[in-house]
Amino acid sequence: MLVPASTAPSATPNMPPHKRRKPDGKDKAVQCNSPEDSLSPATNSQSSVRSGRTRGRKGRTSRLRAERRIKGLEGDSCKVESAIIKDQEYLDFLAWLKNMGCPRTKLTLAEFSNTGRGMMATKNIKAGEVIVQVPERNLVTMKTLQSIYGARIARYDAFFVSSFGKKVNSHMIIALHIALLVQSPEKSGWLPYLRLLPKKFDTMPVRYPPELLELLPQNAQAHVRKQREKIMADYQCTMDFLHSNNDLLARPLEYEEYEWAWLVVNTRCIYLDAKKQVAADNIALAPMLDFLNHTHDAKTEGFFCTKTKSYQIKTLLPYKKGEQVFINYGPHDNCFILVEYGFVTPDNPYNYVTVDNDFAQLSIPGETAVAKREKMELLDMAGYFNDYVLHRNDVSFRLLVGMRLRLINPFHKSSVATQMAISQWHNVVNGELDQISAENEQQVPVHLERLCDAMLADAKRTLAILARKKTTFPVMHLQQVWIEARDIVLSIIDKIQRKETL
Ligand SMILES: C[S@@+](CC[C@H](N)C(=O)[O-])C[C@H]1O[C@@H](n2cnc3c(N)ncnc32)[C@H](O)[C@@H]1O
Repeated sequence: MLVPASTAPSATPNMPPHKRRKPDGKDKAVQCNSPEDSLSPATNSQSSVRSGRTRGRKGRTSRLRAERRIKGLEGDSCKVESAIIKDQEYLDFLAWLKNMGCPRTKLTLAEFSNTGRGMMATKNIKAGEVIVQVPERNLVTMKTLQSIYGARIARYDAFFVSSFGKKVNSHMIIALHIALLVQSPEKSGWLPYLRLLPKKFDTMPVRYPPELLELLPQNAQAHVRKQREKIMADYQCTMDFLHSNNDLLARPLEYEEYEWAWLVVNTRCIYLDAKKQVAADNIALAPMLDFLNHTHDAKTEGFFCTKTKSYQIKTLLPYKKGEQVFINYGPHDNCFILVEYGFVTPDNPYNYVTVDNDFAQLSIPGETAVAKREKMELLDMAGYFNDYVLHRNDVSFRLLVGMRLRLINPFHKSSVATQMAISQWHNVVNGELDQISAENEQQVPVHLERLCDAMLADAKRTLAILARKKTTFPVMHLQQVWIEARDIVLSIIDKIQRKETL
């Protein structure tokens, strides 16, 4: 879901300064002829890897340069290229919007070399201006769908509440609605919008082939598994619903069709109330607004205006004519953005590395298997099991908590000395004590560095595998997240070696 709220600190729209090339390696701005062409959400990383053919056998300088490009760090001299999209499909969409009562905007659809298709300012836009207004009748929400499907949804909702104790989720119903519109596009009245929707979602990890999926960081793999389970569960419920509402279908609804519609909702819907980030009755598909791309430093406000009866986005930053206008989907790291939206952004300040597996696998001298299991149980009971992360400049408190406990050795739960150490550990966790013991505290950075070394080896191994793969957008996205992970780990190792406070 997109959260067009003002979350970002900086006042500069993100215009990463270099080119993307299409996967065929052609070095020119991409002309968008069809939604399929425009579908490949790209980071500015993409050109370089294409053209740079980043391989292990390249020299160090060339490899580092390619990596700098992947991360969006290279070449302030390289301008973002853009091409306005004015094909018949877009003109039909504009006519459709006008018909639906959408006011004209200072935005037009364009293809950008750094992000793929997005919205360009056709005139200068001042800070505080409303950039998009979507009339209520053009929003696809649970409320509007109730007026279309009425009693059908109410009946199913009642069945759902009685069977599962919860209401039908709006993500599932909006996805079904989109899938039904696509089955009979001419009849739907929404054809001009439907024609502009992405044709496929191949850059979404949930669509990755297994050999790429296993190259995602562990936490992202878990995120994808949950997403897949959710899509499958929603498909099952949808099939249940259709069982008694078969007349809605023009043909049987295949899983792939439903998955596509579900991903349309996932990547394009907004929360009407950004403070209430739960889907129930709070999400909406808002044609036109959903062509705005994300950057972490966009500052916007999204709200429903009761006077104009429309959902509006106000930018708090100015834009110059010709620039891409962005919204901010929320304060997310690149792994999250990749799994939820299928792209990554350069210089994302929210990036972090999860080291749960490395923590579990870390061997501590003198720690028996029984002691390790008991410590994990203790961590679980205290609410500190897993979610151990490294940021660029620090490690999470949870990881320090876990490491201090792991470093209580010898550890015999029945012994008085161990019980005393555990009680001191609790006091450190609660902030009543600074350390369990001087020795325990000294050991923390030593073993954190060992953990970082393991993570670093993981990152290097995965990058080496990726460097041997054919360059595609998913491969480049994976390269970027692993380079970022590696660099975060390196910066923590550096801090440890400089004996800085973590
Ligand atoms: C709400 S849509 C935005 C419009 C979309 N680019 C289009 O052409 O229809 C969200 C999708 O846009 C793409 N996207 C958004 N922000 C992006 C960015 N900064 N870089 C690359 N792709 C981006 C991703 O594919 C994402 O799933």
